[in-house]
Amino acid sequence: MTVSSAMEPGSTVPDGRLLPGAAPEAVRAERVALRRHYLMCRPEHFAVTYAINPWMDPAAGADAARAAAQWEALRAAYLALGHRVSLIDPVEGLPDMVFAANGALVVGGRVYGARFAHPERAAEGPAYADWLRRNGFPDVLEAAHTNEGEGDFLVLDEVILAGTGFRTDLAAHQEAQEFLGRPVVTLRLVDPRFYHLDTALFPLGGGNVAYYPGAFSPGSRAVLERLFPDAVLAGARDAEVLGLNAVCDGRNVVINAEAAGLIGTLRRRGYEPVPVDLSELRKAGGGPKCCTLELRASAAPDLAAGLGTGLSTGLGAAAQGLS
Ligand SMILES: CN(C)C(=N)NCCC[C@H](N)C(=O)O
Repeated sequence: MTVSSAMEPGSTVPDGRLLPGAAPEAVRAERVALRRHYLMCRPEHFAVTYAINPWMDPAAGADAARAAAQWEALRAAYLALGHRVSLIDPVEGLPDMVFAANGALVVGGRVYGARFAHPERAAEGPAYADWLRRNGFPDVLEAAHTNEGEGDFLVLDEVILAGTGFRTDLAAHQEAQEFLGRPVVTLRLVDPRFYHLDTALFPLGGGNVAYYPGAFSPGSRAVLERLFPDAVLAGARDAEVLGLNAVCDGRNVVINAEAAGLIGTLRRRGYEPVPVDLSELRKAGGGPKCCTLELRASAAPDLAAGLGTGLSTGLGAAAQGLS
């Protein structure tokens, strides 16, 4: 669970496969980026019209055009990194639908459907489930328990980390474990600003994570220390700009640009930060990860191959811009 230093010669990717086409020497000093498939939703109907988290202020609103430009830049960053991005049509009347991460949890080709805590977002669950059914993911479980998809479930190689305390019910952790056949580790969130697990923690690949300890109960902090003694720890300043709401492909970390301290730490630890500005979407309580649902196919591969030779060299590398 603690692989996190630069990979050694002849290393395998986290699921045990040898990197395709990468010479062992080339692997030594590099972290490994694996090609991902993401689902995103254009913020066509984005607005702050209700308040269901402490970041939202309907009186202040948000600038829809600015949010759209920031979202386009996020999508462009994924494409430039060589990832695949699919799009779901936004639905009028669902201003938070841009936060695709909350729409479902997709692991090994199976879909654990979202059941939202707040009525304002309830219709998003079926909308995402329908899209997934029609686009190669027919095995969808309509959850019996409240859960907000990848907002509160984060997938590592061996386990799924699951948040509870504000949105996702404890019972959903059990339900997801039974359906997906992966061990689910419960973590309790205690600060309402960090109401989803993905506001306080993100997987780095190689079985390691970055997190903000202040968002967790004492018992959950102890669990995190035990599971991830080599974790990247973030401070309050970085957490307060949603710096933990980041997306890592094993090497590149797409992260809010204001999280300067965390960006520096990640760079020192051998990752390649890709800063983005999502300040307008933050007015609804979201960041890069919230806008991004990972689609993990059944057979192979979360990513049959690495990027290019198996190693990404950062923005601009292996840009393929698929669908
Ligand atoms: C960063 N997070 C937590 C996300 N994954 N989603 C953002 C959801 C924002 C929405 N207004 C809400 O409060 O549900």
